[in-house]
Amino acid sequence: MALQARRSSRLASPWRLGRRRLSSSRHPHGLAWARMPAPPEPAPPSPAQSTQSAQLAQSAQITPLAPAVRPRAVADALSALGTNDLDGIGAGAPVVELEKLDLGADGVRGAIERQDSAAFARVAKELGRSWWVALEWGDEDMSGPFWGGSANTWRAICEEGRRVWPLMEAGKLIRADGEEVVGASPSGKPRGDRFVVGSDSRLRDGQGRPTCPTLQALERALNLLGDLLAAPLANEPRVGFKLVARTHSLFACFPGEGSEYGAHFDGGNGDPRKLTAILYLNEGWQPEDGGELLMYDATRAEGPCWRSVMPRAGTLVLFRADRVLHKVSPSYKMRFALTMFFGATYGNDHKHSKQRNAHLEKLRSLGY
Ligand SMILES: O=C(O)CCC(=O)C(=O)O
Ligand SMILES: [Fe+2]
Repeated sequence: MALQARRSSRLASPWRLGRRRLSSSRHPHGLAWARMPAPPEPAPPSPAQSTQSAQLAQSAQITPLAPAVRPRAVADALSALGTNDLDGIGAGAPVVELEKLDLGADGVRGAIERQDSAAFARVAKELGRSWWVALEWGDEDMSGPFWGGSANTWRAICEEGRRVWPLMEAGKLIRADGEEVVGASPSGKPRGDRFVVGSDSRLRDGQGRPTCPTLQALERALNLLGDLLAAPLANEPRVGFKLVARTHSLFACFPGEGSEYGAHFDGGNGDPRKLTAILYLNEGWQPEDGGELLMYDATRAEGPCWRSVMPRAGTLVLFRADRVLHKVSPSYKMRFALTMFFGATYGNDHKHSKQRNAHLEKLRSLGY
């Protein structure tokens, strides 16, 4: 089933990205949404599982929700934050490095190859608990027939990145007032990344063969990651949404010289993105190179903080696109990443809107 943008009321959010285009299933960056294969039927709940989780697993099969169900309160809370406030949120809050969830020596890549449902259930659980998770990719040799990539994945992908840099374009946002902003964050702060979409025909030769084989192999890996996460996410009581669509990959680069991206949400308020996956590709990245992903955590017991992730080769981060306010700190070296966005339908929108409202209330109580 194709992802449908929900047609809902008069939302005036700074993060709404061109509802008109989304409803015709186009992403404002020009990304097409691709249908995902139906995930395997979720395993029947064991007797030990609660009735609630059984209900969720069942309701996650029923899609899409009627537009009328969309919680107005969430939209109102988001709108109230205002465009210019976003980069003021969390000023002075400490930065706390996000620890990785250990999936074992062969990492995410091994879990994909083994179709390790227990590993993906752990990832889904972590996403239910804290809305983000960082993982280690594992072995970088992807030269075998399964992936058709390179032996030195990180070196090869950055070489491909430097080669296709001239094809990369500045990111666009369509603001709530309808204005298209190129190379700017929602607050107006400069947005320094450029990207090319993995499916771009300019990344193929005259015979249709990919000219960036490492990029293609990693895009395939992210596709599979989404397929394998769909059922565990639908079954995880604190997530309960079902991935139904994905974008092509965005091969993105911050060229250095202090390029950054201000605070924003990837999804929500008419933008159907629910989950963001970013694989970082940079070998030997050092703290002084900057370019950290910073995710705002308003719910930490000791007080709000920014959870940080360094864009080191083989670090994969997943986060809830419509809930996690995030930004990229100024980057002083060329910084490559491969990003994929997933759309989903909720089986239990009402419950989650309450959680999300609590998060936003916290932001507002901090004066934003
Ligand atoms: O590259 C990153 O760390 C994040 C980029 C980002 O936030 C985005 O593309 O929406
Ligand atoms: Fe983002």
